[in-house]
Amino acid sequence: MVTVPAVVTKTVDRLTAEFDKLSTTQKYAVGVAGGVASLYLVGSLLYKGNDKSKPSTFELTGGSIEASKVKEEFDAYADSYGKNAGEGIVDRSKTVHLVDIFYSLVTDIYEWGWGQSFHFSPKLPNKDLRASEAAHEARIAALLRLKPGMKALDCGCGVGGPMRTVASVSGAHVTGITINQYQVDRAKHHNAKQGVAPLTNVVRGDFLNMPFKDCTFDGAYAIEATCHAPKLEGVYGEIFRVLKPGCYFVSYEWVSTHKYDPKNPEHVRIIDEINFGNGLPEMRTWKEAEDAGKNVGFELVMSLDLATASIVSGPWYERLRMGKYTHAINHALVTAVDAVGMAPKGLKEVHHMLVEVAKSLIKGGETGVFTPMHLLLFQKPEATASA
Ligand SMILES: C=C(CC[C@@H](C)[C@H]1CC[C@H]2C3=CC[C@H]4[C@H](C)[C@@H](O)CC[C@]4(C)[C@H]3CC[C@]12C)C(C)C
Ligand SMILES: C[S@@+](CC[C@H](N)C(=O)[O-])C[C@H]1O[C@@H](n2cnc3c(N)ncnc32)[C@H](O)[C@@H]1O
Repeated sequence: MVTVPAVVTKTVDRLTAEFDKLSTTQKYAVGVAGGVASLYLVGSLLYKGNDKSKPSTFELTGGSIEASKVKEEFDAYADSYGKNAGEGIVDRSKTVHLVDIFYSLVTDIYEWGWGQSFHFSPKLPNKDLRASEAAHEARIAALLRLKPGMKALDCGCGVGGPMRTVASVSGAHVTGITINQYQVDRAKHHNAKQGVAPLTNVVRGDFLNMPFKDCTFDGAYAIEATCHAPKLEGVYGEIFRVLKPGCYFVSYEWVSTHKYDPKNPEHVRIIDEINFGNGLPEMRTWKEAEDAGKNVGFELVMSLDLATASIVSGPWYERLRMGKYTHAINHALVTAVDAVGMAPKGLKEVHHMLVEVAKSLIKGGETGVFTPMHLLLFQKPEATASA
């Protein structure tokens, strides 16, 4: 037998008594409001918007992780972060595996609540979010001077939102690499559906040890992805190896800015929270990122924080700030689906982590201690020993 807690029965009795006191018109209004709220809830659970490829609330999965293992994998992920300030992932040798787990846990939620491009963008005047996002991606094709017949590498390609823009605006062929098999499947599905398959390829692999021959690509880029590497030199060195001499590599890096003070506990806390909610082993400074590129042999062509480069673009974190009520509604939806046993156990906790990290990212943006878009443009010299 199910025992209903006293607090619930008391609340129901009180509400019924209050409802009885209402006039017929008021009762009618309450009925209509209740009906509209229920329709809104059911609609939100099923709604996919214009994008029919996007999962509905009922379709959220744990990516490549079996539904029964989601909770256990999330707990293991959470436990891998140290409790000390500034510690990040304690055992850095496990980073790549943990990042793979992280993306199985979040990929459906990202597509459901954000879209197919897993990055931020400055909001351009008189342009909506999608146009601003596409412009941020198209800048890459321009900086790499891509054109038809060329081969580009998308290092950490997610489900391929940027790859589809870069290939379609430039006509170049783009190969994406991601550590997560579920993302490979999603990216291929979208590429085929959007008619971009002939200009793209997606492979599962570790960007620290890529399955490509030396000097394969005419250009390479990484959008908000190399921050996951246990050591930046590891991934930059691999990109250097697979690029042809004279070609360019551009990255939008997640870094702490010159405003970050490692002695300020509030700054350290914000960065720790960002690391935890985004699968980062640690946060690098913009200077460390510049140096990592130079250390592997690149020449630095441009270094610029796009978050502050323009005084007319809107802040990258505005989309998160505007979405904070949606995040709360989304959490109610995920909680509801979890309660009726239609979401993998543990997905509610993953969603909670994202609700929290959204707040930390906003704090990182408002204080200016963090940027997800420090642009670094590197060139592989024409003549190198390994070329
Ligand atoms: C580059 C990375 C990912 C950047 C962003 C794409 C994601 C960072 C935080 C994510 C989100 C936060 C809140 C979620 C919300 C609670 C949920 O209901 C819907 C999805 C979110 C909006 C989600 C979407 C993607 C992010 C903005 C990292 C990982 C290096
Ligand atoms: C935040 S997502 C960005 C995805 C994509 N660049 C975009 O903007 O939509 C980071 C990506 O880096 C990939 N990644 C992280 N570590 C990786 C590794 N060691 N090898 C390959 N891909 C990795 C993740 O799988 C994910 O696809």
